[in-house]
Amino acid sequence: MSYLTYHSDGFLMKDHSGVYLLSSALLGFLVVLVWRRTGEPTIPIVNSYSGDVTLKKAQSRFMSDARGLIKEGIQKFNGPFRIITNLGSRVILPASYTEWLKNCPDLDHQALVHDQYFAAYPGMDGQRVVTDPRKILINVTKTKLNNQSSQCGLFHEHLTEALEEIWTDCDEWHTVDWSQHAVRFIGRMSASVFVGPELARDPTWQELVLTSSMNTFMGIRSLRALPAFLRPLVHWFLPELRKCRQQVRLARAMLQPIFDRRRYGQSQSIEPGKIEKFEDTIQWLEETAAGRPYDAAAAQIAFAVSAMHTTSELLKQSLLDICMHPLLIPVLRDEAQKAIKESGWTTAGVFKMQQLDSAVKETQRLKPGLLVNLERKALQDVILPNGMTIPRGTNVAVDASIMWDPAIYPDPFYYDAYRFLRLRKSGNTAAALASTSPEHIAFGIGKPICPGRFFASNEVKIALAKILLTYDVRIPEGITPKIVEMGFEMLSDPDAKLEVRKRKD
Ligand code: HEM
Repeated sequence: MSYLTYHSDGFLMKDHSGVYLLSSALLGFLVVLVWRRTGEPTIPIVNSYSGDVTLKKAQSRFMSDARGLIKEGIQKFNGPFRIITNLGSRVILPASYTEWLKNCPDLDHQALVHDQYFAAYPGMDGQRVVTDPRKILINVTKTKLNNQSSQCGLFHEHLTEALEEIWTDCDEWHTVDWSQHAVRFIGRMSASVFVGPELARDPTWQELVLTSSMNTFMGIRSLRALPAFLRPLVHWFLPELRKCRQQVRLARAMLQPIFDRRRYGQSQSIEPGKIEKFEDTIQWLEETAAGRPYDAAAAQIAFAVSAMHTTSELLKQSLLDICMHPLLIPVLRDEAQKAIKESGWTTAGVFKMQQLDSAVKETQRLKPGLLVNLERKALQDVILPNGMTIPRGTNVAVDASIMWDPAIYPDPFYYDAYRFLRLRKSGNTAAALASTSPEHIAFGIGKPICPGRFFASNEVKIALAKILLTYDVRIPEGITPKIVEMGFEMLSDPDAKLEVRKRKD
């Protein structure tokens, strides 16, 4: 808009002030809009570098030194700050916000998983099931999986078979690929409950379970490496995503005959009471869905992805820590032997292994899966406890370094396998492995707290007790396993080897 006006110097000129006024207002509006969308001006960035227009430097520092960035952010800003990651910017909240976050209804875990783990993409069907608002899989995990009495017996039976196959009866010291084998042991034990003994023993299914979680994580990493605008097209051509789509098809093909057999068996039963009952997630998903449509194959991929990487990482690192403190081994053996003698390979038996519980929790404290946890997405604009606002759509996470805070854990970087046992004996109810607290958030906290934590704890404890009772185990001389950090991820040594020999009875 412009209009003619008579200027004081006598010339008739065009007056553009309205245009300027309107443009400024529009610009201001856009600035506010962008600010509201990203929260950028209000929350400081720790890895912002002048001239780093493409954010390459910021992302490279994030990938190589996220721990250093978090430390720097805490020291510099003494409150929330942002880190530019390879997937946009992430607001890091101080640990003192944990209780507040737990009770904030507008910060959601599932929305974050849906976006950051690409649940909408074909091949990522497992993530779609985990983030399904009907929560069929989550309810199965909470109500059925955690109440299964035969679980520990099944874990033990399948691990025994896997150990015989993979580590054999050889009573001479020999080197094993611990990094690979821990994943296989967890895959086999988990499958015994997820899909029942028949499929758990099937080598094709075992391979599918192992590769599906690996391919999914590789697929997520390769999608993250792409600029957002390319993802909707390029995902079709990424080899990792192609593998993910293939594995969903394979899972479907392998589960179908089982469904057919079970349904046929039920339709043939004349007496309803005589219907064969199966104690696995195939059955429980069917019961919990109660006629609602759901994707049974994707649900199995979801179980594998949720359980495999996280649990095998915990098993891997726990045994490495135990081997690095060999005086612990006879103590843990004695405890396990006594517990099994009294209660067998049952939940009660595993509960009695409290020294082992403490050792595993200490490993998890020193090496949780991530340097930050409690990842949430803001469903609305949210006012933080310090008065700052984060706009709708912002992704947040809580700094996990409270787990290494000397005020809470004296000598925090020292592996003290007795630490949580002492706390437990002093009446601290959060000191058990499957418990969480604002000071130990490896299994999360609040509504989305990991529903598989009891399952994972039993599994890891049984694996460690069985291995220690059956084998002598040591780290090859001259080798110190290293923890690898990549972005927020903390991974146990991917090349970890062990030397083992079957113990004489
Ligand atoms: C050591 C092993 C495991 C670790 C460290 C772990 C850790 C976590 C964490 C940190 C969360 C998010 C919690 C939050 O943000 O507050 C989570 C959620 C979840 N976990 Fe686990 N997990 C493990 C094993 C398992 C297993 C074995 C299963 C399944 C049997 C499982 C199923 C799930 C599911 C379904 C969710 C999503 C819950 C929701 O969105 O409400 N996890 N886990």
